[in-house]
Amino acid sequence: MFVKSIALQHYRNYEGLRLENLGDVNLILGQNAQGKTNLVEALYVLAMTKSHRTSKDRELIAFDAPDGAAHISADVTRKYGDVHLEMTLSAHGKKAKINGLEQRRLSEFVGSLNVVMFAPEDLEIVKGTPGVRRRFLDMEIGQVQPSYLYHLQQYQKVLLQRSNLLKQLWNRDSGREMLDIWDEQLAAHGVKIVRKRKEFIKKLQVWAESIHRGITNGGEALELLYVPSFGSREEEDEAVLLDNFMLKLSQTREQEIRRGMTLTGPHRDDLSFFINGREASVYGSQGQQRTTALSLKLAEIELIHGEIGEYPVLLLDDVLSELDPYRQSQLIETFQSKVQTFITATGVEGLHADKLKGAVLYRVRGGAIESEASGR
Ligand SMILES: Nc1ncnc2c1ncn2[C@@H]1O[C@H](COP(=O)(O)OP(=O)(O)OP(=O)(O)O)[C@@H](O)[C@H]1O
Repeated sequence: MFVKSIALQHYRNYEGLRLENLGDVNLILGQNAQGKTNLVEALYVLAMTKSHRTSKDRELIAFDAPDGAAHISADVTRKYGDVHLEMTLSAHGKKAKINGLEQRRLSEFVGSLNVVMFAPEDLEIVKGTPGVRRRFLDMEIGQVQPSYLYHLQQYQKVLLQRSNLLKQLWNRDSGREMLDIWDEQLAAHGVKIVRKRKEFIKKLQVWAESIHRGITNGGEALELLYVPSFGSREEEDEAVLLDNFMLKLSQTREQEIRRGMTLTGPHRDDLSFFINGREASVYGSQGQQRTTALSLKLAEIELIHGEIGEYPVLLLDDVLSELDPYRQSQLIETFQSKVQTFITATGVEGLHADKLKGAVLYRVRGGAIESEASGR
């Protein structure tokens, strides 16, 4: 897919911006704090309906937005035709339109534009907390499978109700029958989530393993493993998963009531990465962890292509100049000629100059952008 144009209004430090004739490779250059990340973030928000760096939508609205709202829109060419996507963020929530038609649910809008973002904070997917990895799984599966988002939302609702009930039950006996009802609903949505996550990881593993071998000249075998809070790692049969989940809930019920929280389910699961059989978060060097994150992102590009039949848009925020020349060329070769790419950097130093020939160059200063044809 290809983003032909993008327009922002009162988004972060952009009062108003319209970029037409975007290129296959778009190089966004500017000094610190000028609005480079804000621009690629806006594309990410249009794709995912959420920012990659904050969960607070109000931060995305310009401080002085007159109507208290931020607007993002883009014209996107997809294999089935062109679409005009619009998103409005305000204190009242988010609204999204496809070709002028407002979508009833945001989950139906997700997937209209597909992106893969690679940013410095992605290192946290490898070495950060399980919550970061769960978010990675949820965002990435959600953008290719809308039904995943549905189950996730339902699961979170039930989880909240169930946890509230658990807190009330520690000093009273009545109401336990209600817990049985929540258990069933929790497990029904929970197993769908776990099954889809396992499926996703299996597919991602195939790509990530071979990409990682390529980047490390065959020296490193990367393995992705799902770490479930119930049942076995490999189990994918829904009926068996359901039995496993219900069994674990019954076994831990007293403990859950004592602690007032749900201890089993996809909200407690994790994903781990192994390099040559050793856990990357524990034994991996900073460089190995960075390469693992890069392999994952490149694998995602291929996985999305496999799922939807077209390549997503790649957003490289401040990461290209961080990579050594070999990894840079691996990355550039992956996207060249098939993946539209947006690259942000403070300058051209450290960038693989000849590989970026033909890129459209944008200079960002204080929320304003000038474009120039690149001679690089
Ligand atoms: N809601 C907002 N309203 C107005 N300006 C904002 C808002 N949120 C952030 N900004 C401004 O956006 C600027 C930061 O932009 P951005 O994060 O895109 O920087 P950048 O060009 O990527 O810089 P760096 O190279 O340091 O990463 C800051 O000047 C910040 O004050």
